[in-house]
Amino acid sequence: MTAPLLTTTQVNRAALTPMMQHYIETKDQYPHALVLYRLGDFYEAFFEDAQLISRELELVLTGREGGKEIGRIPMAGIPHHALDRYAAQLVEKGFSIAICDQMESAAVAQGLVRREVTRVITPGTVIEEGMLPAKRNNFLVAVVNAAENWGLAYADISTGEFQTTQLRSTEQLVQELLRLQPAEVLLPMDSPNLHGLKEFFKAKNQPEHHPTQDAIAEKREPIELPSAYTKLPDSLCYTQRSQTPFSLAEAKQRLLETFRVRSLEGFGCNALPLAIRASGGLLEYLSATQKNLQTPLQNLSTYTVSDYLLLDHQTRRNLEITQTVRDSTLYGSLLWALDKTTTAMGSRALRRWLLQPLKNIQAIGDRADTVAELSRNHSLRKSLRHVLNQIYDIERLCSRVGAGTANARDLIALAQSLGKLRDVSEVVLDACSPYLIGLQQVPLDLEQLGDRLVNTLVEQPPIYLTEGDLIRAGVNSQLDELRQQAKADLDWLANLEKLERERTGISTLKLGYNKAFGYYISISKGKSDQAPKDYKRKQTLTNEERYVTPELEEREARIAKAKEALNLLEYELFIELRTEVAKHIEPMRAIAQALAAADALCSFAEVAVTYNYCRPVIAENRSIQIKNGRHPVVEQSLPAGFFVPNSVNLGYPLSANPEDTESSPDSEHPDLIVLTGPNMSGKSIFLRQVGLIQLMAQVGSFVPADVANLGLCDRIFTRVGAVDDLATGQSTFMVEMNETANILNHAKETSLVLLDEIGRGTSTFDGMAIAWSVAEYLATALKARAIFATHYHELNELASLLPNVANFQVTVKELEDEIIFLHQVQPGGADRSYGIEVGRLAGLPPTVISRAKQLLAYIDRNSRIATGLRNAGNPSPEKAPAKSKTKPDKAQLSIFDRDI
Ligand SMILES: Nc1ncnc2c1ncn2[C@@H]1O[C@H](COP(=O)(O)OP(=O)(O)OP(=O)(O)O)[C@@H](O)[C@H]1O
Repeated sequence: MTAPLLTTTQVNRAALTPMMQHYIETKDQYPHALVLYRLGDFYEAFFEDAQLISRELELVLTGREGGKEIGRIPMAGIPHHALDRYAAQLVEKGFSIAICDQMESAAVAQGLVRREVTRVITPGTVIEEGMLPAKRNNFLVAVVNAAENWGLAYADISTGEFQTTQLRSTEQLVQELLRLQPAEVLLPMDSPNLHGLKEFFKAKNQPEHHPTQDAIAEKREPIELPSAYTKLPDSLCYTQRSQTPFSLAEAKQRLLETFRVRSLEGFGCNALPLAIRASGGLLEYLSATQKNLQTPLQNLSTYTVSDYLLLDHQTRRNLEITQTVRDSTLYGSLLWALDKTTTAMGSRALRRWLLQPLKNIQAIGDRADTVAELSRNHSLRKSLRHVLNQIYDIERLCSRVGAGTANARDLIALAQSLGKLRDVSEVVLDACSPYLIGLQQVPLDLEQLGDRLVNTLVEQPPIYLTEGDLIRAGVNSQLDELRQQAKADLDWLANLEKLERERTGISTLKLGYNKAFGYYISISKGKSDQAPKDYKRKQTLTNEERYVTPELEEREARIAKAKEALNLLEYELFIELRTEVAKHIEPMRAIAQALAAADALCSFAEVAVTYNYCRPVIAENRSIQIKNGRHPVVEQSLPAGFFVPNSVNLGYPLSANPEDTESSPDSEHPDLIVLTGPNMSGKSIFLRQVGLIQLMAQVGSFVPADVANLGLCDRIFTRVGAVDDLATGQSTFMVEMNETANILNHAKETSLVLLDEIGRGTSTFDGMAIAWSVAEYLATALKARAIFATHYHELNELASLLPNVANFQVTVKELEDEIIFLHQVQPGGADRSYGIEVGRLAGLPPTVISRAKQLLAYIDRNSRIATGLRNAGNPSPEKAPAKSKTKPDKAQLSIFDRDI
């Protein structure tokens, strides 16, 4: 049996070597992070961190002598040049890494080499290009809790965005977290056990697949989590922070100091203590992790969730806004269908917009006006997209400049992008829509900055900053002089081979170079006796002799010295330049945001033109009138012309006066549509397309329809299918009921509710009873605009009982032994589901199909419900008796009261 591996908590610290003691002290300061400790050319991890990285990164676990009494301690390391690659993998897995660098050269160090943590890379604080997804934000969130209320602040340090809000319930907080999908969430919590929080969430979240570093250490007592924290989504990555920086006094002070302001009034959060506390706590975390790499954030801004169209997590998922439900891919989502942006900044903006549609008619109008102009004016759109395509990610380049990690290639990319601003302004010169007017002026200082970068840096600089070849000739006289001096020696060197061949008469003589010996003159063994006297033998190989001459040595030393001086000077000039660029971060970010918005709107226009969308008319009413609407994603995935458009007319206008017949409900403008139709006919697609059209309109996009008159919506709710929620251990039916309860408890007249089957997960009668009463409640008590797709055809009866309910069906053509899906939504209720037919198409064995048909015929003849329905008839709007203009009694109606 192998002995258990040593951990930092078990080891007798006093017996450790001084270096290992320092390692453990460092580890104490960063208990949440993996400490990577620079040793020569490697970053090493020891003890439990070594075991963890060896397993996570598939590295060899070795050992190192830890002290006489200690013996070998576990060690695993990564080569220093591969740090970024390995760090990216660890951060992707949710780990934080403290990089402990050597602060002096081992050659000059007296005693132990001085080492310090120079940076803590955490999932929410990455700025390295290779570690960030280009087309989505990387948010760091901090939250604070007081009773039911929460403060939330979020920042993307790779773009500078910094926002805060206050939320009134844990449910609101959860929804906001799920919208942001942060890379890391900070929770203030004073607890002696620093590992409890991660253990808690990771234990909830597939413990066997995500072993934590804590799980490797010996078992610790679990901590008592504040009950509010236990309701947070366990799919996110949480980091526990001390409560002190989240206190109001500290947080406020930090905000005032960071932004150099006297009051927080300008940020809109002066009266929001929880928002201030969350924001201050977030800033403290940045300074603790970023050390001197801190990049300035934009000024804090405060927002309110109710200012936007609310989409809960379920709805974002069901409408497949950023990824599909089936396999969580971008392909097949709304974002996929609409994202034709040409810049990463535009792509990020479009994604943010889709996840946070607007509720302000003016703001929606500004976007739609711009889409209208870009759709109308093809050459404007084409030219703008062409020039945007040549612009790099200014937002992220700015952050790297601010953090001091930008290299010369980054500055060249920035310069090229700034150089394109003039082209952008020329393209939009005659434009008149809001988002384009803003691009007509190029800030002069940015133009000059771009010119300066182009004139200072060489066109294709290397990645590394210390190897020279960064700065153009003519930029700095000292640099030119040094280069001139070095040039004379280099020219001499270039000529040397020729000269020595002439001098010695050895035509095969060569000048060579290797890292260990530097320059040498090589002569083959056979000719080595002809070597002149001043040749000093340096190395003997099997077939050749290598020599140097005193002059070669002297010139070489001079070249090396000049190169060192040149590299240093170039480095200094570069840093000076980068510092200068950093002073312009604010206006560069502002222009980057304007470009991102223009790009996103160009994308909407491009799709609108390609797929013939219309501009929706948005008003403060409850109407949803869509003529020939299409599903934006399904339409794109089918061959042109294959998608069958459908219309809808929902929501009669509300009036303060109930006697007002003008505003009485009628089947032309129902609040609730009961949608029936065979399996596979297109009910779900129709339902989603209505939701997507409403959402797209409130984002400012055009919509896939011939005409769309849409009232502003405050929330869209959806309930679509269901799968067992393994994470929370809830059954399919429980999930379905939870979601339905949420809708019934929150929907209002101005909401849009889309229900795709309710009550399927239980017995037919229970399910039907629930479906009926839910539909009835929606139509009578909530009067929300709703579409209810169902296979319970019995629900068609509701339309004959309630004036604001109408029946629609998706039609099929029935041939002898086959049905043809027409995908047309028409008034009336279906009375068959053709489920057996779909089963046949899916390949159920013929025996099963014919037996099912036999049973269906039997049930149809003998079931009480079926018989009752036949007796009662199956009213459709056309057949239904004229509806009473008075509103129905609010008391619950029951299908069981009817004669069935
Ligand atoms: N309007 C349409 N035009 C063309 N094809 C359509 C249309 N609507 C739906 N379809 C096609 O029909 C398929 C089935 O549609 P959908 O999933 O909406 O059916 P459904 O009625 O909800 O079925 P079920 O009751 O079995 O859930 C879709 O995948 C799509 O390919």
